[in-house]
Amino acid sequence: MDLRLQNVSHFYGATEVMRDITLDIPSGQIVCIVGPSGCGKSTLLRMLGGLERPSAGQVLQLGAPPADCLNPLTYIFQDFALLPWRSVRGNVALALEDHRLARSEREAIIADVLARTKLGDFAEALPRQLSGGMKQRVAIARALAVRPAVMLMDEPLSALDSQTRELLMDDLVALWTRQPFTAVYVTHNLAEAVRLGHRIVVLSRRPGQIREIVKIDTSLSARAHGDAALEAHQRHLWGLMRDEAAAADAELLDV
Ligand SMILES: Nc1ncnc2c1ncn2[C@@H]1O[C@H](COP(=O)(O)OP(=O)(O)OP(=O)(O)O)[C@@H](O)[C@H]1O
Repeated sequence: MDLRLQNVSHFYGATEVMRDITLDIPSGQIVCIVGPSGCGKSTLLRMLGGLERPSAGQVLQLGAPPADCLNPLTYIFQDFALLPWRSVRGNVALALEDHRLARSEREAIIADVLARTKLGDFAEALPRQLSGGMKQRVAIARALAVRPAVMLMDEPLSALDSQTRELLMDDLVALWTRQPFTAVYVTHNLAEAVRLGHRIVVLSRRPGQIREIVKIDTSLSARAHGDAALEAHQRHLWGLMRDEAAAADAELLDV
């Protein structure tokens, strides 16, 4: 299943936050969205997830989700959103509770996603016993459990320290390489975007418009930290964003 935004514009009251965005999210790719603060990245994600309706234009789901998909669109948030009184297994199981599954099938899904996120040995741990990186891996496991057509990821690594971020990027690359998934990945961090994005959509400051879509053909598994070609992409992205980010920053200070 692909997603498409077609000529989407959006207002909050009199404030125009997004203007005429047309964008395809092809199945099996990670599409990163970058842009200055307040340009509408999270709003765009909410529209793709059906949580918000655009003032104009359409959000389309093209094709059917995979046959075994339990929930076509699922979110991963910056703050993990785990239930503190439930174990790792319990948090993952939560995503499956609304679905009619045989106990054995449910257990097989939980075992599979815990193994894929390297959490098999921590199934009975509580969130407070886990590091930030492990908590986010639980959130990723919970998202994968419903076999989504598209994962909507809103700055999933930005609450983590830089070393943990590096490790989780490696984990996401390994997950995708083993079994490609489709994701829209909002981030402020251009290093994350060039490491994880098959395409990187650069938005202008508010009202957010598409300035450029940067395509990176190098396979995810061949991209390494400090790679010269990736750094060149990153410099290009920063060149596109620098003035807009400065202007957006000044605008916030004026409020
Ligand atoms: N529910 C809402 N009601 C009114 N204004 C809103 C609402 N949600 C967001 N906004 C405003 O819309 C604009 C876009 O917000 P959004 O959170 O989508 O931007 P963003 O690019 O994700 O920002 P950031 O990078 O700071 O997270 C901002 O100016 C924000 O203040």
